[in-house]
Amino acid sequence: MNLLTTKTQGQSASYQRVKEGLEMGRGFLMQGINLDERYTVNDREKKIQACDYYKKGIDAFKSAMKVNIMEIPEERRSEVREMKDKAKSNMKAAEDRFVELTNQMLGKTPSPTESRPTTSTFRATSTTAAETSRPQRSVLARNDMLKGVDAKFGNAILDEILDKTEVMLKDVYGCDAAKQALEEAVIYPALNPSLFSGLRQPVKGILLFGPPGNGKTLLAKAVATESKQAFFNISASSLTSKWVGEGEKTVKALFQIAKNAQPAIIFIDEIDSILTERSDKEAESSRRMKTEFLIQFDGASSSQNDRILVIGATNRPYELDDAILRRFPKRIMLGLPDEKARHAIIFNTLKKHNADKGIRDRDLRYIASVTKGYSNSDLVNLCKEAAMVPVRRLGKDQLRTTTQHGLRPIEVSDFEEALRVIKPSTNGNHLQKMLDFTAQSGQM
Ligand SMILES: Nc1ncnc2c1ncn2[C@@H]1O[C@H](COP(=O)(O)OP(=O)(O)OP(=O)(O)O)[C@@H](O)[C@H]1O
Repeated sequence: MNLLTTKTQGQSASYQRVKEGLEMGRGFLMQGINLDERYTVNDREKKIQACDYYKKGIDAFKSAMKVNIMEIPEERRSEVREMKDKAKSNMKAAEDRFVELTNQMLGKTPSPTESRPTTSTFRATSTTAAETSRPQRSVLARNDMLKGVDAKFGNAILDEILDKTEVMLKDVYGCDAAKQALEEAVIYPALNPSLFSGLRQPVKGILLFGPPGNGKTLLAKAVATESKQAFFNISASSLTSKWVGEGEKTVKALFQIAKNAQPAIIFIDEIDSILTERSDKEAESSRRMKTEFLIQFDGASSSQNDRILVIGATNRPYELDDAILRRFPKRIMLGLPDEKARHAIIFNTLKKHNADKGIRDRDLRYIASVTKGYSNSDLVNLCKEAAMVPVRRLGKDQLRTTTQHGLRPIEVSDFEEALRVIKPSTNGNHLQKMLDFTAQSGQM
């Protein structure tokens, strides 16, 4: 055997050692998270076991990381660098969780329900030159987005989840706190990345919650349009139903595609349906998917080079467990519109459709005053219903011959009729629960 062959064999063995070590670390981390997320709060035994897994994971990562890159075959070096990079984020997540659980057991930290950003979220980092100069990409070739992704899941994601959006922030009425948080997390950093490092590192997880139909989806879309970021729009319930048994691979593919397409926003609607309780009764596959989600999320949020923002939306924030709340340090309620906002949405909806001729400002103020409890989408529906009244009055014969211009304008009496049909969709108890959650863990 000559020297060259010995060196090559040695390098291949080192490559295997790193690969297996990192996989082992990831395996332990998954087992740790699995226990941790299912039994977090009161089961001390399980906490100890979870810590044990985290510790084993950290050790395995560390030992794999020790292998010098020069000991790896040259053609594998960039792959190994990437694996190590990812593992660093996973290791950080394991260390954070290990310390947090240990402190909890020693009684050193407040209850886990009190949300604290993970240290990794706030880790001081400086912006790399590559990041600063990364161009804003709005269109990326499909093949580039699919790099390193299982084609079966990757194609499905690109077909169904990648959303082209044209909604602008000005189309979203009210929601000022949420707009500001999203501007700070996405739009400003894109304008001047160097200002948004260290303590000003943008958050990587934002939770939007509130009664249905108040702009959670609309706002996320608007932010993606204005920041020219790729927008992946997925409903968590489709992850659990549509891709039964394959949710885990889909989640993995989704994050890899977002990474390839970054800067990117992953919008997960109904996030409660994958990330609430993790009971024993749940199918194993669904549990694996959740664990994969947590791992991918941690990987994406602690890497300083990745610009992926996850926006979660839910109507039931109070059902989310601590694990998920920790990952969304900003939690903003999009509540029901107040009188001023109701006035604005009715006015703008009518104006947008050139249907405001018969409605005076006095009428608008009246309608806004009698629609307390209506959501924004209820108000849009109210306008649609009111617009139907003049048509209903026509009778069949006139209906055939009347043109758009021949139709009488919508009047306030049409709204009065519509109000008898369109009622507020938000239930009072539900709203109160959300307000209680906001007082404890969120912001308006
Ligand atoms: N703040 C808003 N400004 C303008 N239009 C709004 C606003 N909120 C809701 N709408 C209207 O209601 C529709 C539904 O809103 P959207 O899908 O954003 O609600 P959501 O909060 O995501 O609801 P869900 O919880 O049901 O997913 C929008 O397409 C839009 O017509």
